[in-house]
Amino acid sequence: MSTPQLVVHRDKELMAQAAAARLITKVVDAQASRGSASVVLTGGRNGNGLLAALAEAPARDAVDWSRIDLWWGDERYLPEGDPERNHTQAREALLDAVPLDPERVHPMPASDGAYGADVDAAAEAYAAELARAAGPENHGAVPAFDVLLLGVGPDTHVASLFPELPAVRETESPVVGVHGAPKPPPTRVTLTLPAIRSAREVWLLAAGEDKARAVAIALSGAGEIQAPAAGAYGRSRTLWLLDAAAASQLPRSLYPPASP
Ligand SMILES: O=C1O[C@H](COP(=O)(O)O)[C@@H](O)[C@H](O)[C@H]1O
Repeated sequence: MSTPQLVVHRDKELMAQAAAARLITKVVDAQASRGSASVVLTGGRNGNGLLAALAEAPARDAVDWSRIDLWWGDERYLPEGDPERNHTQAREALLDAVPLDPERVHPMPASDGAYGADVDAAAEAYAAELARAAGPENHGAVPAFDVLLLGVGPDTHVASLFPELPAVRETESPVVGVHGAPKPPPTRVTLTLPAIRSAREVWLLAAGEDKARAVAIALSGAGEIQAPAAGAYGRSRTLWLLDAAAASQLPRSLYPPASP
């Protein structure tokens, strides 16, 4: 488990731009040292803000987009192309504008696909896809993700791991179906905490005053069942990327030096 590091930016625009620059550097470094990079995308306002900032960054051309594997941390279980799907939103923000290898883009299943209404079967299928991509050198049944992005919800949820729901208690499967999520839509697919923790780096994104309480709770010793964001960490790094509003309720002792 890596100890959380916090970086606080002036506002959400700067946070998105700085996170995008950080991600470009991380991907370029991974491609230089291992030949390719593996990134897990998040949905939500901050995740899409990062992707939109990346689309605008001139340095995006430093990335070899054909040598990147893209996975998702969660998905809203809706028909393909639905505007509320995280995959659709990521395509609009960035993915349609860069020359990805379609074989290396791994969206979670849609509700009008092979598994129909059976979200648990859809989750199993995604777990199988992850297992096929995991090499023997990887820890467990998922590939060694270089960076796993998570937007933090105002209720401390990350991916589709909501407080107290069964998915956040899952210790075996890397992917599960979610029924009855408090945020619409109620049916979702999500990576579990063990899968999230297998990533080399986990970056949690939170901007805006509506996230301030969640950030303070998750970083002040809350349990992961009550505050799922508290249980999200990477093997070598856990980075909380915040704006000043989201950091505003942090205890002074946690507030990083040299912050706005
Ligand atoms: O529904 C979701 O919400 C969270 C957070 O979204 P935000 O808009 O409050 O930033 C996101 O992390 C998750 O991927 C998504 O499915």
